[in-house]
Amino acid sequence: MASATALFSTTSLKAAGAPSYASVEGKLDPLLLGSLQRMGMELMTPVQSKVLAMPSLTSDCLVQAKTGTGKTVAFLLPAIQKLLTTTRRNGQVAVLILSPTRELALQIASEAQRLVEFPPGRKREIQVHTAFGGSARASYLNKFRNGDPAILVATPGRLKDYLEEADVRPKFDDMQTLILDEADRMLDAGFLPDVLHILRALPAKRQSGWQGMCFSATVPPKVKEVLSHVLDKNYTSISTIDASEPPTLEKVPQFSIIIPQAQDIFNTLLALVQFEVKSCKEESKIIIFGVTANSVALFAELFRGLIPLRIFELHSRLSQNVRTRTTDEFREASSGIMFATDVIGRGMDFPDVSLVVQAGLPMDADSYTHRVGRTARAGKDGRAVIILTNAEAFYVKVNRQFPIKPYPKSEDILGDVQAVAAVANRMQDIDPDLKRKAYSAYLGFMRPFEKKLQLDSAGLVQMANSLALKGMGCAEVPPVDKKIIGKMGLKGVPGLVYSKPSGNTSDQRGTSSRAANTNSTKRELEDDRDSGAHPTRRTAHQGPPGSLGNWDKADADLGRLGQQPGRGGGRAKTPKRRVPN
Ligand SMILES: Nc1ncnc2c1ncn2[C@@H]1O[C@H](COP(=O)(O)OP(=O)(O)OP(=O)(O)O)[C@@H](O)[C@H]1O
Repeated sequence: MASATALFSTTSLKAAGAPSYASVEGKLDPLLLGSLQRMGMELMTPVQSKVLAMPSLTSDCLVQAKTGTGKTVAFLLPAIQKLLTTTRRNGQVAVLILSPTRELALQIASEAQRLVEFPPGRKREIQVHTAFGGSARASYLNKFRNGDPAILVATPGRLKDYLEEADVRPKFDDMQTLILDEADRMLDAGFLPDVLHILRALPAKRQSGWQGMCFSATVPPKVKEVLSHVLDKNYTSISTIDASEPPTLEKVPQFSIIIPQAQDIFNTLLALVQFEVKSCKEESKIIIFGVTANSVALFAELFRGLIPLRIFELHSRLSQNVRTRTTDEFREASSGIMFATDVIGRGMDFPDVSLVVQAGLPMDADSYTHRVGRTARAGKDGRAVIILTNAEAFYVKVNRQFPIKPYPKSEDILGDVQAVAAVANRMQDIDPDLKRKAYSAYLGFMRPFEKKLQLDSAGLVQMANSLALKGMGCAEVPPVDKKIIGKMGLKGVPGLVYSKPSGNTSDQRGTSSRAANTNSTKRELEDDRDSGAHPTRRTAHQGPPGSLGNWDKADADLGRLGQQPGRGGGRAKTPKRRVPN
């Protein structure tokens, strides 16, 4: 979401020759121009000026522009302009915006709300509604049913669910615009089935002629094969990115730190953050991406005792209320460290993030681009660091399109003995159950990477065991549920410790409460597919059902698999997953 004042410096846009919004007076309703002015948006960013220069504001379009360059306003303006200049029946959805995550849906809705906040009495009110998983379904649906939701911002899982209601479908009969934000994500194998399901429930494009708009910072060639579901064949293609440029923002210096072993991640992260905070002239606002929800929770807990900065934590294992509150608080904070999974990897606009750290492999090259894009937004500066183990260092070599250089102070960071001692000390205070979960999730997460890491299963277990014993300071190898080990395809691999079948482990306590909530958990997982969390569907990202797809899913599925007697046991096929490229 944009902050109350414009974040692009007028001088930098002016210096770049950006046209002013005043220059499109005839094209945009004066009410919209008034809103832009109140939002402090005097000049257009390149993507905004290109979209407003389309042959028609109602043209179907595919738009690619770098992260943090104002795509949200670029797609909202044509959609709201149409709303202001056409008549619509009360209670109908005119603009539908689909977003891969709940947090992003809320952010888009908030930006839309600011654009339609017209002076009182000027025009019929334009209501902005949201529909996303984890929110109180009944009350949101009631509000939607009885309201006049001209703009609806939704995640696919919850919208699909709404559309099952017979009285909800007709509310889309007059739909004018369908927007896919993060379009490549919305049309990838993970989301496409839901998007197609939704499209079948909506009025057919050919008959009703709604406008389709697809926006993203990354548009892999594969996406173009499925665009016809949403766009006319003569759609307008817009890109503000030169094919020869790196896909990340040119102003973000990008570095890598290669650590000898997985267990070195904790002290390296601590030493890096301490060094960066010390050398930063302004306040430090940092996002650190971890590979699984439980590893993110462990990082956050570790840092809570070690760094005099406010610690934030965001992943799909937290309730939606906590997620929303954390998002808002981090947005408002002038400093702090956010530990997160890919739940906030795309689209999220936290002002003034000075540093993005990726602790471990991103899912693919596009994920790297989007994560780095959480910094240096709206013309600001920022830095990015990726920390990989020796075995994972291939990622930098095969992704030469990114200007990643070795971190200049790598040696100091790796040799920081005080950080080693501080981590070892702090780890002793951390709940062993949290470490056990992080260990188990790590195994599941890394399992599909065995080949790339040139490891066999015993080597993988050994690596995870060292992480637990030497990195997390566990007294012994943490036990893992037999079924989960089976599902990971690690049955019989030496080095694993099986948890006892009976007894009162927290896994079993968790299992019974999860079992009681199977449906809501499933819904939660489905709506978190930005992070690959989908319990049942085979996708290019996620591998076969029961395999451990990616970051958050590793945790989510490990929890889920524990509650399904009869599904585990046998040696699973080696999970397939898209290897980071
Ligand atoms: N014309 C403008 N003038 C000033 N600030 C702007 C302008 N347009 C957008 N912004 C601000 O720039 C920031 C980034 O915009 P936005 O979140 O839309 O970027 P994005 O391109 O969608 O990024 P991502 O690819 O990460 O989703 C926001 O805070 C937004 O309010």
